[in-house]
Amino acid sequence: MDDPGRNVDPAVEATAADIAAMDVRGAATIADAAAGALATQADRSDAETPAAFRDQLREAAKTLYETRPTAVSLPNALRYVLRGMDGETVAELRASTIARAEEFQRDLAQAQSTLGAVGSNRLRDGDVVMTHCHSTDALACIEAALEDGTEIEAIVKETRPRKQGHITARQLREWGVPVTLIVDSAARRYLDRADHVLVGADSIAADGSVVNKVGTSGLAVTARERGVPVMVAAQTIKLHPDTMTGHTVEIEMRDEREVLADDERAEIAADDGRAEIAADDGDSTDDGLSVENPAFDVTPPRYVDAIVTERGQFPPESIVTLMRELFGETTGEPWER
Ligand SMILES: O=P(O)(O)OC[C@H]1O[C@H](OP(=O)(O)O)[C@H](O)[C@@H]1O
Repeated sequence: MDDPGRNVDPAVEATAADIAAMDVRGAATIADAAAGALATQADRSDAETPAAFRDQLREAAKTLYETRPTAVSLPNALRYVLRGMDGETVAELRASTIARAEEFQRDLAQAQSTLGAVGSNRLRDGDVVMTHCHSTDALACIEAALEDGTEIEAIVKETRPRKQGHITARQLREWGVPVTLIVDSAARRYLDRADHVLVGADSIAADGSVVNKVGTSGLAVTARERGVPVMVAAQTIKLHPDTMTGHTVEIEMRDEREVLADDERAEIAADDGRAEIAADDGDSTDDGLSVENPAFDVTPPRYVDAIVTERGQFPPESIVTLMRELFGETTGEPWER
């Protein structure tokens, strides 16, 4: 804890850095890591008073919260753990926080396996499933179907720019599922062979909109045109409570170098000489070329056939009922009680 202003354990800083760099990624995995980091903070806290302990945990939560803005599983996890921080002494606070974080991690794993069993009921023997990105919730549905003896094939979208489709393909091959890997722009052509589109979610809004990896909305619209049902696998920790009070979900904009490396940019921007002029000005970014890299997009509920959760399957328009039941009407920042 070198920085007295921050007062956060280095292990928490390291987890936050891993989430920001996407070395730890995927909404459920991020939530699990964040809960684990709060437990570590509690375990290693050098606070001498209950107030100092609570401050440290809130600071740790803020550090983790500031990493990525779109997956609501992160603030939902932080809020859940901090609400379990209870006791009159530092020792009691420490024990309750660690127990709450461990409970959260257990429930998360259990929810995913329950969700998988629900989702697997939608899959029939011989079905072909098209996937986008890498979602552990979506894969849980396939895993449960395979465990029931259902044969599944997969068409896996590569998912530019970070190619999380490769992670999906590797997992499916480990399970013995035949995989056809395609570039994202080939999706419409291959939907003719698909029986389902199966994706995960980073956040689900109160109106049933699904916020997921960029490219999901285009895929869903095309799937509707082709008559292929779209199934979203999302534990209830992906439900975004703030959207019940009119807030929108922030879409993360990531570094343009994920799309265009510096050497590629130099080749494109060199032509009209503006890059050199800009370089002379000392402003290397003013080369007349802008790159945008949104990590997520929003799929309207009318393109989604079912949201599969550990509480059962829902039409997207009715998800708000579940959201109210689980979160009530209002929430604050994760570190507010
Ligand atoms: O929680 P699970 O289902 O594992 O993943 C949910 C979603 O998280 C991922 O985001 P990123 O790769 O972290 O940007 C994808 O968008 C994926 O659909």
